[in-house]
Amino acid sequence: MEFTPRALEERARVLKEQLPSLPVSLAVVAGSGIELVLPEARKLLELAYHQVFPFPVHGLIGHTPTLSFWEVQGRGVLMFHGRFHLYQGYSAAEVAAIPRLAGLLGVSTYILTNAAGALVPTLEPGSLVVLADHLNLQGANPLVGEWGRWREPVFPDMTHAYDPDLRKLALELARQAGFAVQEGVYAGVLGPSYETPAEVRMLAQLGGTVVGMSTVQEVIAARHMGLRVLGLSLVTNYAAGIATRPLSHEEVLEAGAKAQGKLVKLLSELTTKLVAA
Ligand SMILES: O=P(O)(O)O[C@H]1O[C@H](CO)[C@@H](O)[C@H]1O
Ligand SMILES: Nc1nc2[nH]cnc2c(=O)[nH]1
Repeated sequence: MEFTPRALEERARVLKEQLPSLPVSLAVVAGSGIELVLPEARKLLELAYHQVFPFPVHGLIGHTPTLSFWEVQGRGVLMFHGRFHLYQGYSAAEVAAIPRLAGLLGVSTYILTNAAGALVPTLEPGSLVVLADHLNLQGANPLVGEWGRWREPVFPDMTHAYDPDLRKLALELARQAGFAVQEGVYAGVLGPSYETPAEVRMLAQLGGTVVGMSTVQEVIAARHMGLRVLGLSLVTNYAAGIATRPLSHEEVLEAGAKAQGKLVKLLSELTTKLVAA
């Protein structure tokens, strides 16, 4: 059955009745190998993705696909543990379901994290990149067809896709914590094969800083919903040709798990600041 805006709206209505009755302001999405928690907050609820999304959920590698609900200073924070990728066979509309659902549940700020490969040799694995922009090289857009007509604007502006104030705040907090961090451009490719070395050189020449197979569809849909977006890439590896050994998803998951403490700390501080604002 086709996944329609009506189906998502109906699911959001049902979820609103199930979720604790706190105003939600923030949603966070965890990337590959990244287990996110909010150490200073209370987790009030956890739902499996098949209870959350009105389409069949299958095979999310490196994720326990759940939505958790946290209380921070009397407000709700949604955490999506796992995302949908085009290369898994999900449609662009399904990939974009996370930010759209978050928006329907009342969220105004959407923070996404991802595991990504470094396109430049100066960006070491383990470091963080605050996304300033992206290249959508996935040959898809979540606004094609009826989802684009679902709400205004039909032609969303993407000049400030990644919110300038949130970028500044994230950079400041990461630097204060002593993390290696810089701003960069996310090159979003389809996957699931990793790049060839020639493709990595091309992506770097196009202006990419990191490369991954997610993020761009979500960001387009989030902006269409009017959400403020912050994107954080955890560099898990050097991209092909810069790396001295072959790439594997296991390595990505391992590196994600090793460095996730940084994201947990940064997100915890960001959440406290944003919820209080
Ligand atoms: O972007 P996330 O979901 O963090 O995952 C990244 O890691 C996987 C490849 O190892 C791809 O899915 C890529 O996009
Ligand atoms: N496409 C792509 N996705 C990734 N996710 C984590 N590392 C990589 C990478 O090197 N390339």
